[in-house]
Amino acid sequence: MMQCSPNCPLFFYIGQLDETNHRFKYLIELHVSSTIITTTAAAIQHEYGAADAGTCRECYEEASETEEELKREIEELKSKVNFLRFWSPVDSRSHHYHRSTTPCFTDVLLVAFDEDSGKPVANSVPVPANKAVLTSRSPVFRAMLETEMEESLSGTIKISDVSYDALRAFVNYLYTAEACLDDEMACDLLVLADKYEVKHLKIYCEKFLISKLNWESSLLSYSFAHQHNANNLLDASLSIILDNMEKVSKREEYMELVEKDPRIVVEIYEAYLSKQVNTAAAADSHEDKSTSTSSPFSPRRRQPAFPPTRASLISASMAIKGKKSQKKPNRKEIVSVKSKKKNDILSESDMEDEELQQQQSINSDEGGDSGSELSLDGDDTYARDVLGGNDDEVKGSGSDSELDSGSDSDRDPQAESAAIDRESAIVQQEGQDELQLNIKEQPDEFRLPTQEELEEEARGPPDLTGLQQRIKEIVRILSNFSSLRQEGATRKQYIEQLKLDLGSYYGYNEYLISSFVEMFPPVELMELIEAFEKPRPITLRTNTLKTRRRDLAGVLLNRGINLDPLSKWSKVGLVVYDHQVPYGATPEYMAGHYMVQSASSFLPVMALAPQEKERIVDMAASPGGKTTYIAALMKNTGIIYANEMKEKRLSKLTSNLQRLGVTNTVVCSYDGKELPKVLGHNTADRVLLDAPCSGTGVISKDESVKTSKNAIDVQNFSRLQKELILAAIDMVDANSKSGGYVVYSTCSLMVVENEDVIDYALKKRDVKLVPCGLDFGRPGFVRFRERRFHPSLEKTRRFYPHVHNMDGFFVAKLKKMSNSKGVPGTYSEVQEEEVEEGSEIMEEEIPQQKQKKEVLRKEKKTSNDASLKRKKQEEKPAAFEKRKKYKPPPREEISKAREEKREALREAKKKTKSSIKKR
Ligand SMILES: C[S@@+](CC[C@H](N)C(=O)[O-])C[C@H]1O[C@@H](n2cnc3c(N)ncnc32)[C@H](O)[C@@H]1O
Repeated sequence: MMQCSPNCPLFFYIGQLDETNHRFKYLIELHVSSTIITTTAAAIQHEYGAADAGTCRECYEEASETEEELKREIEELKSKVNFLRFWSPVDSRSHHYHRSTTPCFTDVLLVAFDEDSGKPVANSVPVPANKAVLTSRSPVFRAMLETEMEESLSGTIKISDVSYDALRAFVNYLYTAEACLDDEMACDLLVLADKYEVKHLKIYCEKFLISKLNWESSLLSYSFAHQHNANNLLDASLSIILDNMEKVSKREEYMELVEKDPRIVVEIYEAYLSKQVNTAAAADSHEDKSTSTSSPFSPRRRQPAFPPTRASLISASMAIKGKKSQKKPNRKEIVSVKSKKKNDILSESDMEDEELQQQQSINSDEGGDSGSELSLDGDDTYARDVLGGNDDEVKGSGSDSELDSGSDSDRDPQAESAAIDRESAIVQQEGQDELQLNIKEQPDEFRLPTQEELEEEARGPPDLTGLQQRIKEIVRILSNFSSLRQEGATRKQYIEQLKLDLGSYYGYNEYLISSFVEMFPPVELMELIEAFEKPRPITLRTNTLKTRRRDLAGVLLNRGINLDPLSKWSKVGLVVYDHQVPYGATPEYMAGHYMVQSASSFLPVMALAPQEKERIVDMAASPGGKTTYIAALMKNTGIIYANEMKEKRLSKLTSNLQRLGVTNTVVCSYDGKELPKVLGHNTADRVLLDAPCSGTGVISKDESVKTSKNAIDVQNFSRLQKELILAAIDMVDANSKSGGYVVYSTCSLMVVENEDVIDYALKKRDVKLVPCGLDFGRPGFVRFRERRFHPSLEKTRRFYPHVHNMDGFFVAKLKKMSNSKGVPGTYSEVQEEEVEEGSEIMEEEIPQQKQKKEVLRKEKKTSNDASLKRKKQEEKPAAFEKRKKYKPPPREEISKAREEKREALREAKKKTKSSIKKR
């Protein structure tokens, strides 16, 4: 049976519906309404034109059917359509009228139910459906219908808070995986999708709503998303809110939200603050590089466009306390805002929801003024904000009293009962107490713990909340050190404390945390570490030797694996959102239609860009994710040597090659360093060296790395990698017509395993770096602390979990320039001048590290001197030109400047001494 993609208008899928319940052996799913199918089916009978055939033609061609077979199939299809029309829920209104006269195979009714009246929604009729379909689409329906619940006994499911049209559209979606959306329908269906856990529909609606988002609707969308756990919509709305905070905070809905759902306001504000801090930190690190003293992010400049006043926060805090069962804005409100009919919002929601109406009136009576105060107070200085404020300000600020007096004076004594007064007084008191408590608990000025305090801490169990708070504070201070630091405290002290705290809180060893601290500014460091705490998205790579991505996606979606194309940069990747079946055990997986493979590991193969009929070596191949991708790109032509040194890892490699139908690969097992002897020098068109490494980019997958890798391990990996890369280069034929490339990659973030290895190869062989052909990723380091690498290292690419939402990865692509071994003519040496200053956040180094580096430095200097001498004789004029560009100031100048400084110091000392003597 032909099986088309879900995008295909003729899509239908025949499969076993419910393995546990064999009432229906097969279910024919109509992808579109029966009318459309009939029309399409008729259209199919004509000759396929290039313009209108589209997917059907491809599906048709793929199935390699003859015209006769197709016609027969169309006839069959037509008869199925006629058959299905009898019971199609899509046509339920007319179906309902004929219900008594036509056969009906449905076994459950869905009723749009009005909870208030206890009756079905006016002008609605029950929508018939099949239990089997509902249970296969929704775990909630499954629970209802497969257990002895009222719904399964009565065969009727009452669905409240839904319009009849939305219910029909919902059922239609369950059958066809299609929905025709407008703003309102998207909201309605999202509510239902959330309630009945139809995840793909929810994502679909979210995508639609996100596409319609604008700053005016962002707040209500955010609130709506909150209510219905729509995380994608939530993120998108929040991002728009944050970009338009000033305008958004002046909107009526904002004021209402402060009253109705202050938690949301607090959440938005927290996100806003965090964004401010991040922006400031980024700007600070940029600023630090210049000598300017006036920072645009001094506390004054950092004042947010919309600082919530103490009054608003107290009001929010009290509202949180006092909130009973206030309803959040509903979908109708969002729709109204989208149509920019602000006035309609209230009336519509008022009409719709009495409870909300009452609540709003109470709120406007009690807190109306606080709402307007909030906007007036928008001009308050940041010092009045909760972050910059102090106890005195809290007590003395007019906000509290204004709030109270404002609300009192506005109250209508007739309207409020004494009970409400009492309750409100208690709530206010509680709110104030809580605020005071919080203020007392949080000292205004952060100070580093003393040695005694640290010892005391070490005696007790770890105080995670305290640690977290201290980490935040240190990061904040380091991001604007000159303004925020504690008097007399050095940056090094903060860094040392930060390392200790990060180590204890996140469980890293000292070496690893120090390495990351050296690599990233504080705010980014936190982002990286936090990103390591979360898993990366699950990604699949379509095996194009066996299937096409859209076909695979269609099949997997039908199996309950929610997915989407991975990204613009990959034509074969899919990202899995969630799955009701194990994605590593589907029939398609077994049949080798895809590989479960992290997004980052696509990149080296894309950089390698293997061509058909080439001779390619994959030096470290198991488990074969990259080998099988190379084979697919080569369409199983040419030859791949897939090498894996460790014997016990060979079976995984071979079984993957077999599963994915790879036939152009020879598996071998040698130490990669020996491979040139085995496979020959200058014989391969391309070599991939996906090197064994410390794995410091994949901590989210393997937490043990946090503690298991130390400086010695990393140095050992670096040594091995350097040997392997030379072997890789030696195998490549510089005269290859199509290739001559080596791609080097690691899943490590360590500079010694990445830039250092490439720099070494550039010095040892006649190779040059070329662009990786990946239009994203950060350039590799050209300088790192005291190290200086060849300027072309900027062509390498670094990928980070917190930036690219994929595992940490490094990719470099080298072109072999000549087959002559030995010293390259193209390496333009950049002197590895020692730098006086440390990294941005390290002022001084711990003695141990200093010592180690001193040894390394000496070693390096000796080898560099020798290699420099050699290269000086060989360098071509062009390379010399380049070198000039990057040359630091001459040593003479530096020593002269130093000498002058020393002289000045001596003079100053002399003067001081003589003045002391005089006294
Ligand atoms: C990063 S993994 C390779 C992953 C693989 N390229 C993939 O995409 O599925 C590195 C592999 O190198 C192997 N290996 C370690 N030392 C080696 C050596 N000296 N020569 C060749 N392979 C080695 C390890 O056993 C490991 O399987």
